[in-house]
Amino acid sequence: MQTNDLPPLEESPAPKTLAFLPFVKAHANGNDFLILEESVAHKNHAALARCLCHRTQSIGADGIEFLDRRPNGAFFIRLFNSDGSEAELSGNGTRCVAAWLAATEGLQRVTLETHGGPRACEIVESRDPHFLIRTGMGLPRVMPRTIDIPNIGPIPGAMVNVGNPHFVLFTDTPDFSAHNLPWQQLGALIATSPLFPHGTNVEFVSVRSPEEIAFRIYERGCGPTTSSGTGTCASTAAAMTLRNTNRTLNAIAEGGPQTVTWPTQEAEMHLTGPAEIICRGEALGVS
Ligand SMILES: N[C@@H](CCC[C@H](N)C(=O)O)C(=O)O
Repeated sequence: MQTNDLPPLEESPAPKTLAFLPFVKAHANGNDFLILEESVAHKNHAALARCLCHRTQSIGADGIEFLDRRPNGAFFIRLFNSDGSEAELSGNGTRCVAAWLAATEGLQRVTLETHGGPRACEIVESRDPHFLIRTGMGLPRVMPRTIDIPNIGPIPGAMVNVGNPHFVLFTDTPDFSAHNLPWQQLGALIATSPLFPHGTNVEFVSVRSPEEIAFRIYERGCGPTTSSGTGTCASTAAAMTLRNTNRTLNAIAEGGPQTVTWPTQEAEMHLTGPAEIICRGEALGVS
């Protein structure tokens, strides 16, 4: 074929412009989040979460908190999991945003509105970029329930709502396996079971003493994580209600401990845990 036999070049698509998306990265006991201003999202929240949370092809995180600064001075945060699904809220992600507002705007107390309700955060200790934060986590609802998972059988536990949904089951095994399955495998089956049309987070809880639980977390929209704020609240609420533990509990996940107080079923639960700002930067996007 001679060169002049080549087919005409296709018209090249309109040139795309590179967009620089400012982000902050923070974590709470290894449960990591990107914080983006709502104004950069342009209704692409889900796609941004899937893209920027990718662990090898992008920055990597368990989710993105989009921070919407409302004209009346209020803050609303929307949480998107790494798979692009939107959740009502994250306990750890909320603390990460509070830490960022403390670091940059000196806010010692801030209420962050979420789809799971308002969460009031108070800075308890501050060694920037490390913060210890106490958050009002609302009123947990614990409903004992035995679920049936095909090929496994009945699994006793509790559905716990702390603004978002959890299924908590108790196990005494040293590796948190249950019903002869590794917790990661059983967690995936329960999290995606049709019994939970909106999906569920799953916690595997071992009661160590009246003052302490240890647990593992399989997160909806994300998979195993080293920590979860709402998972800590759900696990302790189930342990207090169904295992009669103390109403102040040390809850130890893979990434470290958090403390929960829940004086009575009618009182608000409070969660105290760390948050650390890791870095800020600009992600490259194409628009
Ligand atoms: N890690 C979070 C929970 C994030 C939301 C969860 N995956 C869901 O879909 O409900 C936490 O710290 O609470």
